[in-house]
Amino acid sequence: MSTLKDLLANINYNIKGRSPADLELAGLCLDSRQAKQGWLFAALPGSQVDGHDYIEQALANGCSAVLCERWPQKIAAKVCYIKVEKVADALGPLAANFYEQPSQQLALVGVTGTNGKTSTVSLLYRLFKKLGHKVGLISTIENRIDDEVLKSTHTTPNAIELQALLAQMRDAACDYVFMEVSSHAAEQGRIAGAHFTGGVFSNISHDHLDYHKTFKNYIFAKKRFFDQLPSSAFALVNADDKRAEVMLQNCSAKAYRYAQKQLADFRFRLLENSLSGLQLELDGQEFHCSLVGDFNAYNLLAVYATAILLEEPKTEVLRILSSLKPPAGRFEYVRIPNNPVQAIVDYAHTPDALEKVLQTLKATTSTGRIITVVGCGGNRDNSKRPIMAQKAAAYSDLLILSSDNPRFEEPEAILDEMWAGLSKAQQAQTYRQVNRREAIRWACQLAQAEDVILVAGKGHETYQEIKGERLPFDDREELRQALEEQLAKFV
Ligand SMILES: CC(=O)N[C@H]1[C@@H](OP(=O)(O)OP(=O)(O)OC[C@H]2O[C@@H](n3ccc(=O)[nH]c3=O)[C@H](O)[C@@H]2O)O[C@H](CO)[C@@H](O)[C@@H]1O[C@H](C)C(=O)N[C@@H](C)C(=O)N[C@H](CCC(=O)O)C(=O)O
Ligand SMILES: Nc1ncnc2c1ncn2[C@@H]1O[C@H](COP(=O)(O)OP(=O)(O)OP(=O)(O)O)[C@@H](O)[C@H]1O
Ligand SMILES: N[C@H](CCC[C@H](N)C(=O)O)C(=O)O
Ligand SMILES: [Mg+2]
Repeated sequence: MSTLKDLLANINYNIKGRSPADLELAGLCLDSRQAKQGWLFAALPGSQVDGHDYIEQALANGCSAVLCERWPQKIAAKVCYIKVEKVADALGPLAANFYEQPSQQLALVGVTGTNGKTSTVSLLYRLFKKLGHKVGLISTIENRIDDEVLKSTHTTPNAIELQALLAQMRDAACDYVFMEVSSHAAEQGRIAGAHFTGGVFSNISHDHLDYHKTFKNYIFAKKRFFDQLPSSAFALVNADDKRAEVMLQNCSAKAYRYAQKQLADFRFRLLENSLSGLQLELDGQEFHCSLVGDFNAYNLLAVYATAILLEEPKTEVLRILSSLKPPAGRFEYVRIPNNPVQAIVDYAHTPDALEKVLQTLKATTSTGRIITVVGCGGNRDNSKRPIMAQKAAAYSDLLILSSDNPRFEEPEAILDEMWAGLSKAQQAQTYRQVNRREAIRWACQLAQAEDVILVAGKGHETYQEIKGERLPFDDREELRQALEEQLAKFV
């Protein structure tokens, strides 16, 4: 087994306390409450508190090493203190060493972008499974070690959990791992130390300004992922997004572009976009699948291009791709027998996603009305709230503003901020109902036979987070029940 000194091989550090040369770690943690005998505690300065304030607690729980950015006042002789410039940058490489470089032993592909990450990695996972590989998946909805499903708490796990998960995937003989790289993860060094075979950029639009403060910072957080790709990797970017070239500016990986609107290495042409699916010319081949919306054509093209760059056979890739379904809560239809109303649950929680989904509905719904139920999450970017309401009003015939996950905010106050994005005329035609169950019920009561209901923002989520509590709540279940209650209308 490696000593702590071995694990620090590629890291710049200073030492106090006991020597790392004869110290073998039993585990790693960044939460003092999870610390155990013989573990290393990484003291991360966070957004709420500073991990340095919890060093004593970690030691009381038996830790024998501490990774920190400044020396604690008390140095215990039996503990090894390692001081580095930034714990967030050192922790990933240390964790990768601890787990014996799992990402060097499989092909890891990361997908970043404001929207489309889960869709893309889920499609890649299913495609590569059907191509006969053992595959790992790291995503917002779930993590998978081939067929084994594990709960996901974040879109991208922290550096320790990520390396531990990759090690499990390596041990299960996975050849490929497809993972989402959130901007928070890139910024917080959660992916430091991971060796990528490829990186994909889907798009960037308004989100997370509560955390990144400016759009420029948000762009640079995503760019950090491309800056750290090795020269052996590929970097595949959506050239129709005007920030694609920024991603490539300091990237040493081999660049490839995909696009609809301009010349690129991989292209699609939209032949037909209807509520029953997409008809495309994909890389010169006629192609059909049941995924809806031109945004999904971009996701499919990114998946196809990734598979080709990983040297999978083109005909087989297209054949399998055309049979794939979207992941849970992404343009998911909810239908019940004898109720002709079309209802769709979608995870659109950004202005761009909401606009794209509604544009698709507008383009594919000829006779009926579009009825939208949408809210915005609490304790998240509040500058997107008026814009999301504006987009929803612009494309909907009937709009009901409701709660998403209010978290610790007042639901009515969130609605006020959304409301402010509407013109007086739009306000006069918009309903407000903070109770999401009631809002969905209203939508179903209002719907006539040809109408389409969109319930946006929560997608696959099976809870609603209110004042720190996660209460069971599933848009799809709520819709089913409310559509059921309305059956009498159609007999
Ligand atoms: C804003 C953000 O990303 N926060 C993440 C961050 O927390 P933080 O900086 O606030 O941590 P903190 O509470 O200040 O604590 C600092 C350090 O002290 C430690 N601590 C704290 C208390 C204690 O008793 N003992 C102790 O050791 C903590 O473990 C932590 O290491 O580091 C924590 C540990 O890794 C994460 O759990 C936490 O995610 C929070 C829960 C979160 O909600 N994050 C979301 C916004 C997020 O990351 N989302 C992206 C997806 C976004 C998207 O693409 O849509 C994701 O990748 O999931
Ligand atoms: N390529 C795309 N461009 C724009 N919007 C998209 C795209 N793909 C999906 N969407 C929209 O964004 C929503 C979220 O999609 P998805 O879950 O794939 O994104 P994500 O990037 O994983 O989101 P998160 O940051 O929450 O993890 C979808 O429900 C759909 O409305
Ligand atoms: N990854 C996103 C998900 C948002 C989903 C939406 N339902 C909300 O709760 O705001 C976030 O944490 O900001
Ligand atoms: Mg996701």
